[in-house]
Amino acid sequence: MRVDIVTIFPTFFDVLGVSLIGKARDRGILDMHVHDLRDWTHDRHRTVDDTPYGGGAGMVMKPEPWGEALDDVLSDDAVLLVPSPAGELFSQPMARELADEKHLVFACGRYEGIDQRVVDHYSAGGRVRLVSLGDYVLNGGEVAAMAVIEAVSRLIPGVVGNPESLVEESHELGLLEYPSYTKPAEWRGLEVPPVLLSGNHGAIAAWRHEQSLERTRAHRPDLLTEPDPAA
Ligand SMILES: Nc1cc(-c2ccc3ccn(Cc4ccc(CN5CCCCC5)cc4)c3c2)n[nH]1
Repeated sequence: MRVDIVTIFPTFFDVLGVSLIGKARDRGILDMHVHDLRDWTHDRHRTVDDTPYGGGAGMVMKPEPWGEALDDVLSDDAVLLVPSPAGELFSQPMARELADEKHLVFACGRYEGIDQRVVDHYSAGGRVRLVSLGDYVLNGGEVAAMAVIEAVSRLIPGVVGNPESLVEESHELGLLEYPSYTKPAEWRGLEVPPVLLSGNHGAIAAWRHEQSLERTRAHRPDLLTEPDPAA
């Protein structure tokens, strides 16, 4: 998979060279490129923003630099991902969909966002998805892009050491994950649940499923309600 990121803070993504993603990159599983949006400006101040039509606080990112940058970076195979508070909520199913793509391009906005005509222009020609991390406002798209890149790339064969660990994850089965333990068997007076030391794999699986249900009921009851077919 190829991943391109366009941002006014390209050094923000230096960390990607460190983690698992860095290893996948070195092994040629992931081909990642970061671009500075200002490379597509032509004025002395490398301007990327201006005041909003209709008034309002802050600045909006100009369409011209984005158009020139995305024309250079997009390919026919690409999905253009635009982090936005107004986007569809990112989820594990969406991560699985994106992991099958050949080319992801992230347009990371700043200020109060990107001129809407950029999304409109590219929506006409290809696949564009606005993606939200959740119902809170970040200062820009970079953190969201980083989260999406990590969630997607770890699903690509060869990126994560043990592919089995991808199966029993939170949200992979629609429930929150069960609690995990390792040595020592007793720590600060706290013991490991005896069933986990029993060697009875059936009982362990049943206990883990019950723990997942309990946690989901407590922290994410929304995951347990069936979607209303009439909705
Ligand atoms: N899940 C999630 C993703 C983001 C995200 C993603 C991308 C960008 C680019 C810029 N920002 C900052 C920002 C966006 C919006 C506002 C409010 N809005 C402005 C226009 C008029 C109406 C009100 C304020 C600041 C971003 C924020 N935040 N949270």
